[in-house]
Amino acid sequence: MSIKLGCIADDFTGATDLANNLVQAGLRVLQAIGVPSRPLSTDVDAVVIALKSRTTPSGEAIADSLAALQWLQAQGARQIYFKYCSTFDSTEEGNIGPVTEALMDALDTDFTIATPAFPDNKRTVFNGYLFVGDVLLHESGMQNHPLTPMTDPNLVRVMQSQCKRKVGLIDYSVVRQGAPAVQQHMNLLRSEGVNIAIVDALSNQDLINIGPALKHLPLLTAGSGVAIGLPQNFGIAPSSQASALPAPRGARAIVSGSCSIATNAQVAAFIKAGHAAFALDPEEVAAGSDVVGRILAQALPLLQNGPVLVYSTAASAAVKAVQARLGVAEAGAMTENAIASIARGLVEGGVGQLIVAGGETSGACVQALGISQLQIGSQIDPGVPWCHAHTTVHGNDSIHIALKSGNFGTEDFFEKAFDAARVQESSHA
Ligand SMILES: Nc1ncnc2c1ncn2[C@@H]1O[C@H](COP(=O)(O)OP(=O)(O)O)[C@@H](O)[C@H]1O
Ligand SMILES: O=C(O)[C@@H](O)C(=O)COP(=O)(O)O
Repeated sequence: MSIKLGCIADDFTGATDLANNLVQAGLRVLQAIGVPSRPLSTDVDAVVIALKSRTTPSGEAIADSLAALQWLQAQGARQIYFKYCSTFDSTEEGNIGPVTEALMDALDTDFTIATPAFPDNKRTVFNGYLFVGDVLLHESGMQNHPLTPMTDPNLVRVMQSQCKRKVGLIDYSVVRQGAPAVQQHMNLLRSEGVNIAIVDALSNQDLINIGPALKHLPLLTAGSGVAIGLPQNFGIAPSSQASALPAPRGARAIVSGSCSIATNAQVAAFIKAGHAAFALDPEEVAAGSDVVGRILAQALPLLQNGPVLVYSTAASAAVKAVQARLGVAEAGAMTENAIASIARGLVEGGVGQLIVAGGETSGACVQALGISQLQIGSQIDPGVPWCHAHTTVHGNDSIHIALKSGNFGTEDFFEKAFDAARVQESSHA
């Protein structure tokens, strides 16, 4: 069994986002949580390995990514895709640059591209500047991200600050001419000693147009958008046929550790609609009180009445105050662990349809639930599909789970997601 595309994603929501785009583009995809311990036993076109390497020390991120690469190569992957965030989330150290360069070394390649463009979610790149909706990255709210504040929208500058190799640009005047011009420009950049090129893209059509120019690159680095231009290179025709998941069952819950503007609005809308909701205060967790036990004791009896939300989601001023008192990494890890324990407790208590909001938060929750693989189902909003997974939770060994990236989804995302699951439930009845 040999795969066409081997993908390494730096977080778990990002991995389902990429898997979703590949499925939409017609590929058969398996999503693994961490590097699988065994060779592949299903016939698929692509494997996406989800790592939790976006904010770890770069040495750790490199080691994890190289282990993923080795496994993907052993499964015959013809091309490697390093997936990072469409808002280019990185710490000062990286990890986008250091991981890209380690993969280039391991693959012995002197050229790759870098583009987070994801037009379906309004992430576009023009003259190397990243826009989120109508504004530049550093005005989009991402400047206040709890772990990866993004203060510079110029991707050539950001990537160069993380890389030893020379970073250049394939700008829109080239991209709009299509694959042959992109190919020619890559050769020009190569001859000028550039090894990594940021690529402009404003629309899905741009990404589809540049696809053929990427065919022979051993390594691609990108958000999930570039995926839509790749199936043609493997002789696969686009088909938006996601595989049918088993019928959803069990109670419904949401856990949210994302503090993005989008998630804040989604949490507020869900509470306003009158659903049960419990706020988790990181400072209470830090003070040693049994916040997890208390919230579970209050939330579990309410599940029979409808979906329940548990959230640490807060506005940026509140997050900064907590971080000032507890430390950035400590506040993050402590909150993630508490939410992950709550997710496990909810699933033990009968939740079979779980939404997790936040990338790092999803990593912690998926690990706490003992999930090792995800089957990708239909898309709820761009970048977020329902998935099905086996868990190690006693009494609830399989669940439906949606990993919502912080900035994705409309304001009514939570209700919309459960409505979509309800439609699936009735179509199985
Ligand atoms: N109230 C809070 N105060 C401080 N940190 C928080 C709070 N709520 C969540 N966090 C942390 O903020 C980070 C949010 O990151 P993540 O889950 O990746 O969300 P997003 O997808 O929006 O980036 C996590 O580490 C989470 O534990
Ligand atoms: O590319 C994206 O924007 C997402 O797939 C992603 O990686 C989001 O990360 P979080 O915002 O941390 O969930």
